[in-house]
Amino acid sequence: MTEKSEAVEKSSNNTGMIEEWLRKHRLVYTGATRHPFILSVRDGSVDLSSFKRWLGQDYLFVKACVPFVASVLLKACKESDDSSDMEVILGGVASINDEIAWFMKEASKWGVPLTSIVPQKANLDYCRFLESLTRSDVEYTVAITAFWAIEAVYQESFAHCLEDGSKTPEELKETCQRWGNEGFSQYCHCLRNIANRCLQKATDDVLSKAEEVVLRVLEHEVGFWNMSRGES
Ligand SMILES: Cc1ncc(CNC=O)c(N)n1
Repeated sequence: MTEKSEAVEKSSNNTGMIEEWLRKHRLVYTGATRHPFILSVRDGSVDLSSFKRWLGQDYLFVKACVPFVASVLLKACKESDDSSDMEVILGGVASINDEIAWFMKEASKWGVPLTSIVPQKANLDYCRFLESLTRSDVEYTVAITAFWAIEAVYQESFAHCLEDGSKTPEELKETCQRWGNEGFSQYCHCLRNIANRCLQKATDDVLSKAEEVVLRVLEHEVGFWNMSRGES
């Protein structure tokens, strides 16, 4: 078995803390991954002005993710006992780098002027939350769990728009592919695997902080979709 398929394989056991939380908070999770914005992409009824608003705001969000992901990488260097975490997180850095370039290309395709976008409240709130997680007193376990949740919501949401029976408009399929593709799904599984391993060794105090952070991420994701629909 190759190293990569082994990492994917390891993550397929369904007994970790993350799976337990997903069961416990199923409705909240579904609220973030099956939001009306995503359902409207999936059934083709999405309002293009909403899509463009999402595109511009998400470009700003992804740029704000860079220091957060860098802080997760730094914590992994200092606190992780498994050197393969670094490879997975570096993969995340690479994917954010590609995303920023993709947003610029996509924005020009849709005529969205990226230089004049003003971040809206839900976006600012989410970015401020990310910034709070970069602090050095936030444990690696808490930060990597948040990172998993952030990536998993996009993966699950956009993959849903590509499933059989979806009526996603042709011109939006590339966007859905960006986060809905198999490689991104495997990367999210690797993040979940890392988070589960850390959570297994965590104290009750860190466990409750990590659970709280997952719920906050899900709330911010719902706020972000709402904002994209022009509802905030
Ligand atoms: C609001 C939001 N949440 C998660 C992601 C996916 N992670 C990085 O790209 C994203 N682009 N935007």
